Order: sequence, then C-alpha cells, then structure tokens
Amino acid sequence: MKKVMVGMSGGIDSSVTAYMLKKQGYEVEGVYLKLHNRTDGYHESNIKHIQNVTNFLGIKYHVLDIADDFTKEVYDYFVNSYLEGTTPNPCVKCNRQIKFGKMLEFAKEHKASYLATGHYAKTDGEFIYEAEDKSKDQSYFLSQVEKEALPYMMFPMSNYKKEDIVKLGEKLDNVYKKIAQKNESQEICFVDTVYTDVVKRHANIDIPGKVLDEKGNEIGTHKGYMHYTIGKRRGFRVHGAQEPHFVKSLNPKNNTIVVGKKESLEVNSVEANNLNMYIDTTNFKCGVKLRYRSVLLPCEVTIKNDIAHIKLDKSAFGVAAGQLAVFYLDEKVIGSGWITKTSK
Ligand SMILES: Nc1ncnc2c1ncn2[C@@H]1O[C@H](COP(=O)(O)OP(=O)(O)OP(=O)(O)O)[C@@H](O)[C@H]1O
Repeated sequence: MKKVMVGMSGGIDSSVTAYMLKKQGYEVEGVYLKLHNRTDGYHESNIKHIQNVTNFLGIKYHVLDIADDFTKEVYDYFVNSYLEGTTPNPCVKCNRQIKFGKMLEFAKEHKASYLATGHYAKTDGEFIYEAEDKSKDQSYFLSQVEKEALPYMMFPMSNYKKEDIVKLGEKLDNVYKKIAQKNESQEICFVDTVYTDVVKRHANIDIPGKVLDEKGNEIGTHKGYMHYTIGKRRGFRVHGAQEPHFVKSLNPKNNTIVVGKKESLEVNSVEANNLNMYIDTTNFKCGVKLRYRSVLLPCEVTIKNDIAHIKLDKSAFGVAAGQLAVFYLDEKVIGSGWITKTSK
C-alpha cells in the first residue's frame, strides 16, 4: 500500500483530501505546518480540527514547526517587497520553498510516495494544469514549484467544485460539518485585514511625499509610498486633475510616486527573471497571466541569459514589478518568472 502524506491545515479542502485518499486505499498520514509564531490559539484550534479528522479516519498526524523558515522565506520577503516598492506574492514563495520544499522533504523522510494538498489545480506528474473549478484555480500560485517536485504531488480537489467539497464534507460526519461551517481562510494566511497593517509593524508607512507626473513635475501629494501598488487610482491627491490618474511607479529612495493617465500605464513588453520552466524551448508563443485572476494574454516569449522577454500581442495595464508572469498553453502551465521590468 503506497503512503501519501497530506498537508492538513484544519480546513475543509485538506480534510476532505485525507478522506478521499483513505477511501482510495492509500496509507494516509497528515502533517500540520506551524507557519507562524502565533500564541493566540490559532494553531491549537487548527490542530484540534486535525485531531478530530484524523481520529475519525483512523490515521496518524504530525505537527511540523517551520515558523523560522516561513519567516525567512515568505514573511520577510513580503515586508521587504513593500519597502522596496514592489508587489509581492507570498503564496508563490510559500508553495515553492515551504509546502513543496520543506513539507515535501518531510513527506519523503517519512517514506511517503506522494504529498497531497487541497489545492485547486491538476497535475500529471510532469506539468501543472488549471483546476476544473476555474473560480478556485490555484495553478498560478503553484507555477514556481520545482519540476523535480511534480511527480510527488497530488491534488484530489482537481476535478471538483468547492461547493461540492463543502457538501461532501457536511454529509460525512459532524467533525467535518464543523470544519465546513468555519469561515473560509483569508487570501494570505498572515494578513488578517490589509497588507499595510502587517507592513506598519516594521516601518513607518505614513511619511507623506510628492506625487510626480511622468516628466518629474510635482503635481500632488501622497500619504507614504507603501500605501500604493501599480495601477492604483485612489488615496493620493493630484492638484486640479480632471481625469483619473493611476500609479505608474513607486520610488522608495525619495518617497515619490509617479502617476499618469490610463494610456500611460499601457505595457507591451515585460521582462521576468528567476524563471522556473517546465519546458526546454527558449522561444515560444503562449498565453501569459501577469497577475492572478487575469485573462490569458497571447504573447511571444524569448528566453536569453535566464531572462524571459515577453512581447504581448495586445497591451496590458497595471503590470507590477514583483508579480509573477505565468506562461500557459491552454490550461497547462509551462513555466513562470518574476516580473522585473515593463515597457511600452
Ligand atoms: N498550515 C498548513 N499545514 C499543512 N498544510 C497546509 C497548511 N496550510 C495549507 N496547507 C495545504 O495547502 C493547501 C492549500 O492551502 P490554502 O491556504 O490555499 O487552502 P484552503 O483553501 O484554505 O484549504 P483548506 O480548506 O484545506 O484550508 C491546503 O488545502 C493544505 O493541503
């Protein structure tokens, strides 16, 4: 009987994942990652749910304290990105370094043949694909996971809709019912409210500065550059503006932000580095997502010296350095890279 380690968060998706795999005849064990140094009962409450589920299923579970790695690889990167004026994507880092890095190592150490999670995505061991439930699809966030990890990954949610998983859970047992009726977890696990609440624990984000136009003229004021991301159109003042202005770039060095009218945010080419490619081709046509929940933008990609040069067929707006460019052939993820530069 093959062993599967299931990453269990105490939420409904991973709890149903464990049930499904047990039913399919695998030897199942669960692992809960303590990602944060929280002392407010957060871990205890999650672990209680996991205890109930694993008791019900008659399986073992482990708790792995990984808070130091998480702080270094994910949390610090998140805060530093805002300090540097870029827009981070912590879930992408977490999936690569923590869930399919450290948690996969743990699964292998425990002689598991696979690591399963409740992510909404598909994999055939060679590639990652969009999930059946497009509204929940997480393939974008998984696209930096190393190619070597793919043969170990299992996503039992791949063909289900979230609502079906909730219904299934509610029918299974009271233990599951309680979990299904919990609030859905927030988008970023360590951001309870808005990102600025996290960043302000580490820096003074409220230092007002100048708003500049594209020629460098002072045209208004803002409340601190870390309050803004590329494409944002509110929260700053432009003297005498008739038309809406959008944030075009952030300059942490002199605490200025550059704004422009919508057309000036038009981008036709994008550069990305730290590539993670699942194919070997260095010149290809594909669809690209330049942020989560964007539609696929047709483009041509040329990779030179480990940098992807992305030429968009049609312009895109509000593309932010620090976000991930994910390359797709229809539903198949063929690689991704971190956006460093954009131009018209
Ligand atoms: N602290 C954790 N420990 C172990 N595995 C985790 C943890 N957090 C998330 N995972 C795994 O990663 C998957 C995706 O996490 P994410 O936070 O995106 O999901 P979710 O929709 O909240 O899932 P769930 O309903 O299982 O909580 C989870 O389903 C679970 O398998």
